[in-house]
Amino acid sequence: MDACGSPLNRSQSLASGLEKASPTWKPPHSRSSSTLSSPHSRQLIKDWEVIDDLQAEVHPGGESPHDMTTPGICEGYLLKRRKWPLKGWHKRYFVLEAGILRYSKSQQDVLRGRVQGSLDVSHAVMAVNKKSYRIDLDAGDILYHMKAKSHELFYIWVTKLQAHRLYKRNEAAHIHSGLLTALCHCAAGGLADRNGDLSSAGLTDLTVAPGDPPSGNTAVNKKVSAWLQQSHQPDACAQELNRCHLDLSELNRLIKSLQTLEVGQAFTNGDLKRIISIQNLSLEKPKKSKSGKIWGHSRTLSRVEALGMLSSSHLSNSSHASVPSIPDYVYSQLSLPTATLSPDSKKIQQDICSVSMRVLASLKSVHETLSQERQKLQEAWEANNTHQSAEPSGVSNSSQGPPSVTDSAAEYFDASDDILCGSSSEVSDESGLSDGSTTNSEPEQGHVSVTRKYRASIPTVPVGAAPKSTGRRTTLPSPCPDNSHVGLMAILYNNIGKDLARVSMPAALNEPVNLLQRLCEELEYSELLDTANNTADPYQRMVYIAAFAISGYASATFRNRYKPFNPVLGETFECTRDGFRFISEQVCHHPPISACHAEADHFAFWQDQRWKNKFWGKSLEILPTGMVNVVLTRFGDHYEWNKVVTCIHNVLSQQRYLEHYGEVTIRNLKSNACTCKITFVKSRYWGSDGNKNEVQGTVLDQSGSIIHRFGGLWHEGIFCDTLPTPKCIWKPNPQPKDYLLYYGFSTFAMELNELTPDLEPLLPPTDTRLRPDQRMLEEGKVDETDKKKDEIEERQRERRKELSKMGKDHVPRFFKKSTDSCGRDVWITNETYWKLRENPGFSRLENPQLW
Ligand SMILES: CC(C)CCC[C@@H](C)[C@H]1CC[C@H]2[C@@H]3CC=C4C[C@@H](O)CC[C@]4(C)[C@H]3CC[C@]12C
Repeated sequence: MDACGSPLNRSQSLASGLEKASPTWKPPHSRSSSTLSSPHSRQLIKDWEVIDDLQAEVHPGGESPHDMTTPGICEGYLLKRRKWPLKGWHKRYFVLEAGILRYSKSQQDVLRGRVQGSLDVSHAVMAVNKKSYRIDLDAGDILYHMKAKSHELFYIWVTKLQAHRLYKRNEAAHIHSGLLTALCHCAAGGLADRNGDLSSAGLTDLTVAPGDPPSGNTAVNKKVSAWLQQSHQPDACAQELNRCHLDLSELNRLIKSLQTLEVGQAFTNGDLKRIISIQNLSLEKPKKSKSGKIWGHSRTLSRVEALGMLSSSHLSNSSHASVPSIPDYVYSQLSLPTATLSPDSKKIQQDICSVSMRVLASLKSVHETLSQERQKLQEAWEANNTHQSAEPSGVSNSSQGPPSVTDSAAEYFDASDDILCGSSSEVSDESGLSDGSTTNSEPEQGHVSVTRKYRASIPTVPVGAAPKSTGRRTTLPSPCPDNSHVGLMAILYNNIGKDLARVSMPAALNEPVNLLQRLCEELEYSELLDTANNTADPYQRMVYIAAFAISGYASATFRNRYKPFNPVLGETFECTRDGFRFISEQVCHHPPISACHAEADHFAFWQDQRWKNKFWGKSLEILPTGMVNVVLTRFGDHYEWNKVVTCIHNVLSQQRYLEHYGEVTIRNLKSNACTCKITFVKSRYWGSDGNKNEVQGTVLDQSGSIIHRFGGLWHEGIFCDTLPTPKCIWKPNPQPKDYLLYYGFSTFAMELNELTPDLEPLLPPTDTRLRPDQRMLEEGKVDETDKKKDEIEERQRERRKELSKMGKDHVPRFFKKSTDSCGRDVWITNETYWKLRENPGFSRLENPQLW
């Protein structure tokens, strides 16, 4: 997997990059400092440098003249890392124009306007490796890994990319100041003037007065204008936008007065240091707290600096460098503490805040209206399309036997035959990352079409009724804390290369379930395994197993703001419900491994969860390495599958969201009659939900022919069209009321940490439900949680020290090490938990005291 370099460590190695700077070329603005590299980072990766050229020409207040000359277009072939096979590269034609990097398969495709992906280079973290001619761009949503063929090409591209990044940045600044100026004029000129401005900009054409005749005479035009006439929403939108306009002028005025008040008081380095320390970024080696813990661990800000985040001149006492030259993402983490402001400024700031909220509310309402209108249009368009198209090919296909391998899933679901997708033979069998392209040799339109069909099918399919009431709690004792103020940058950058599971974070970032409990969440839809066990046909059975494998990812939908607690070594969790009983245990600390086992009448389920992290600057990828296992009682089938990559996009900002991508292969170790491939499609376009969260799968027979196809969205449901009765085979349960106030938990998740009186005496004291810090967080006592968590972690460290003094290894209590059919190390149950629980009962046994 790491053949192509280690992104996490890439950032760490900036300093070493400089030390070994090639005499031939050094990026002009690369941030690197020879004093800052640790021997560790030097060892881990060499040669990667993060380019922070963006700060070079960003001038405070926009006074300095920006060079607004558009840099020349740069185009040509580069190698681009393939999506799934991390190893492979393919040749792609790239065009860099006006700060936007686009790519296509070939130059001809560019001419035909067939673009496969595009990225705004000014928004990306850019890292280069001059030895291997590699250029990585991480824009948070999109990640490109590119490679030039020669040193010359590499040099040209890097130089051009830098020029375009600066250009785009300056352009944005220019537009921004232009907008402000325009707003000033607007405020002076009043509403009438503004309308004049709009019409002179040609915008009046967009509004159709109720009595006006439609501008064109085609049927479509008539429909659209009829629709526009019916719809009063656009008017409301226009009004809302006018309001917004006024508010923006007001904002502009407020900002100006704030600037006047604070003139000459731009941040000094002293301010910056203060802000940084408030945000838990440390400038000096932090002193150890009593418990020995420091948020973000004991690295220094100079590490961040070494990562290209801050230049040393910003921090040196002699320099008066001002904040605006610090890259945006640092700003986003560093907000001016109100304590340093004068009362007048404070008042203005509050006003700014409330006007901003109004603007936000207006824009939200406009957005909502427009989304509704778009939906209406889309429905109208779809209705039109369905009307015109022939019978869905899926229906005819299934009556004529299984579809052929070369049919793409998209074609299958889509009636139109002009949509072409790559054959599934092009789909690699490796999961991995991670660029703007998609899997099946970058299929086009078709994916969106599958999703639409799936969505259209949902209302007619009566599945996914509200979960049966379990008589258990449906909410938590206390709502989740707001954690938007916690500076994540320092924590993440200071823990680069570490497993996220081992990084201790402030309690405000935690959710009151831990990773052992999250493992149990993968069983929320275990009824799919019951159905599989009751399905005689092996291919159909596989469809249900696949649906189960996908359903395990659904809980991630609303869960990107908080991190599960890290279990301590030896911590356990049990859960009995819906006919299964589940146990999990933290079996290893380094690397962290959580093992679990569930058994029911119809199935057994087990896995040990471990993963690697890759941090690319804006996104964090989680690459699980363990396999999931299911055995069905009736048939003795033993299914085994891998997990896909989970990416936390924009991990440092509040725009964070999760995406799963990669390919899952399900094998039945008892028989090779049938296998299943599931692709979690990587979303192609930023902000578009066209193919967001899309999943496609096929069940193949021994000869590789496709027997079943299914598709849908991992957060919304899966539809299988090739079953005797085409149907929705899985749909997530509806979320409980006010779920956003409660960490985005599902009803299932709410119940996990519930401690009922009947259960308490039966649990071993190592059970997560008895863990005091997690309980405190659940009750909303965040500060107390922090203290308790410190204590528990410290106790764990002490136990480890003692063990290693005695030269002993930790021995898990309920799991044992074994090897699977492929010779991989796995942790499986030692079958003692439930026996001991029953007899003599944990209260009569000697148990480890973990807290
Ligand atoms: C910095 C903090 C606040 C960001 C939040 C991090 C959260 C979203 C991260 C931390 C650990 C992550 C989990 C780690 C491991 C897995 C197993 C994988 O097979 C599915 C995703 C899943 C379940 C991850 C989901 C996202 C996750 C919960």
